[in-house]
Amino acid sequence: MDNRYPELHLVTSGRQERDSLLRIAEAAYAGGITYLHIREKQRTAREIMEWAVALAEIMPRDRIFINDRVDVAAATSCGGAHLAYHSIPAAAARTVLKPGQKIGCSVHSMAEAQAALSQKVDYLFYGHIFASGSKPGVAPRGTEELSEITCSLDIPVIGIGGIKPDNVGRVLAAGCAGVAVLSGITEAPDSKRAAQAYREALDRWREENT
Ligand SMILES: Cc1ncc(COP(=O)(O)OP(=O)(O)O)c(N)n1
Ligand SMILES: Cc1nc(C(=O)O)sc1CCOP(=O)(O)O
Ligand SMILES: [Mg+2]
Repeated sequence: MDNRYPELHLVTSGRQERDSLLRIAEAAYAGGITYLHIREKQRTAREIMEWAVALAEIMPRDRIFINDRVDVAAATSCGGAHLAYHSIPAAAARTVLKPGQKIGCSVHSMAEAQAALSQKVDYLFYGHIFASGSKPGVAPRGTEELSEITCSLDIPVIGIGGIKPDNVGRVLAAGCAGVAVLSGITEAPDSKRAAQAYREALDRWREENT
């Protein structure tokens, strides 16, 4: 698969066992995802490494990102590490990662985005944009501040949280380089069709708006 744009990131939810997730990932990759993030907060470094090695049989290694565990990202020579709120600072992560590996960071405000940019991360996730079952009881942030971030900061921003095929256009219109999805693909009855629906919506918006 070529490096498709707008980007479609699939993020694991911690709710699947390994073999189930491998089946989802293989189908979603066939359906058009560009990157897969292993976000398995409850698993050990060894387990996350095993997941990454198994996933690298399914999709190119450089399309796999590891959430939080910078050590595992370095050890597997995957695409890079995605830093969460509680992760080590990006500057420290850079000392561990190999040349060419990327660093992403989750942000939830302009201030957090500016701070991440000053640490020279490669891309941002901004969220949660729409109501999400993965963030119960927390009000969604919408697209207003997101637009301000994409207009004022020179860094790719990926929208996350409550993203569905029918709202990806609002996320791209706010200046995002793509979207990140958990439940919309991992909990769909057919992961390939679900990924295809996102891919088609992203490609259609781009065709109609560029
Ligand atoms: C204000 C705020 N702080 C932290 C979080 C969650 O942090 P994040 O780094 O995005 O980690 P996960 O989403 O992977 O749990 C948040 N959403 N908002
Ligand atoms: C892991 C995560 N981080 C978010 C953030 O705003 O930082 S929203 C989110 C979960 C998004 O799940 P779904 O695609 O199922 O709505
Ligand atoms: Mg997050």
